[in-house]
Amino acid sequence: MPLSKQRFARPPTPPDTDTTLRRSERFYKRKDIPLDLSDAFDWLRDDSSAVKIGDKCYTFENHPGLVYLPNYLNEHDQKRMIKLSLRDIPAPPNRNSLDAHYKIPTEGLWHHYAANTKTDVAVPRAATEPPREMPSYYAPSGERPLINNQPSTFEALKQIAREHNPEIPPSPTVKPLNGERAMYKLRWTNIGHYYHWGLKQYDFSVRDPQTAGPIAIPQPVAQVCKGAVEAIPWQRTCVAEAAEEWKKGYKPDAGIINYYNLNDTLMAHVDRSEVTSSLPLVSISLGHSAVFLIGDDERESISPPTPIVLRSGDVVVMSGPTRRSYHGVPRILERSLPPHLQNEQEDDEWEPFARYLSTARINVNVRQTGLSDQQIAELVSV
Ligand SMILES: O=C(O)CCC(=O)C(=O)O
Ligand SMILES: [Fe+2]
Repeated sequence: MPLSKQRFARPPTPPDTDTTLRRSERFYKRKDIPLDLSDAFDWLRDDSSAVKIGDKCYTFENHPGLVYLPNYLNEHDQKRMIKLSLRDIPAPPNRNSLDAHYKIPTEGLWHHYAANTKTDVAVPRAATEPPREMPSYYAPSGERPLINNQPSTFEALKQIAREHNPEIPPSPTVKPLNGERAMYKLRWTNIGHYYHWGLKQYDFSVRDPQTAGPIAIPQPVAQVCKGAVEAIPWQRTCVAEAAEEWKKGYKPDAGIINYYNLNDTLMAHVDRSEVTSSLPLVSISLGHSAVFLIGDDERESISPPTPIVLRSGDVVVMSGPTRRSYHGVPRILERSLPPHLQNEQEDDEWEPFARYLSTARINVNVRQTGLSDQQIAELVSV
């Protein structure tokens, strides 16, 4: 999972060497000069810096296992996925970024956002819960190390599943939020197996309260990801041999929905918490466009990273060696919301979604932990 988004990072970013990746991140973040996208890969403008392996399907020579499917989701499916991401999925058993600090009404937040409720609906937990100590696995305040978290192992996950691993204590300073403020403060919703941000590991002690079993990925999300993996002409990629195995056993079981406001960025990181280091990660872009930046497996690498313009409906698949590549989102593109996601009359439910999207991008980021059904059963029963 990524490091925290920049707006959450209260302490300053530690001094970093001036790597090609950092330089490129800074370039796309700059708001004091007009944005220059001439070096970014944009399939609508020029496809010469990528390898076209199918209709709307590209690979990149420097990133073995990276597959880009522009405009994979049609307008109807984008809207369906947006409704799921905002209205349906941010509710139990899926945890979200506000849950640790706020009590959220059982009907969720969307309903209040859509109805423009002016009363406070997310109330600070600290007001009603006894104070708790900060668990040692959270970095002391004032420090934000550049974490190179270790790849996960089954044994480590077993140990975590046996323990009760408290979340960060509720903040004593947060203020109550109405529906609108709460939705704009929402940074992520967890889907599938629970990812513990303090431990930077999946925590199987957190189960679906209804089934007491593992938390499942919402079915429509799993289906879209499966469809994308099956749509790729893997035999034309340089990971063709390994892909034969992935295709057979592809079963996404974990992930995160990221919500970005126009000024948000996501710092370059590697998603290392999955036991597997090569199974496909499927990433769906919705709403405003963004610059996605991908390098290789070293933060200090001297080779220049590849910037790609991602639009609503685009899918990026990271697999094979690229699964361990640094990547991030240094820029959301202003004024890039496509007309079909703006307010329209045919769908009378759409108005609040258009309102939300007018300043937002959503990313549905879906992984496979690489654990067998038997291993998962063992983890949820310890
Ligand atoms: O927003 C994106 O396109 C990428 C998100 C990401 O890298 C992550 O969630 O790990
Ligand atoms: Fe990531």
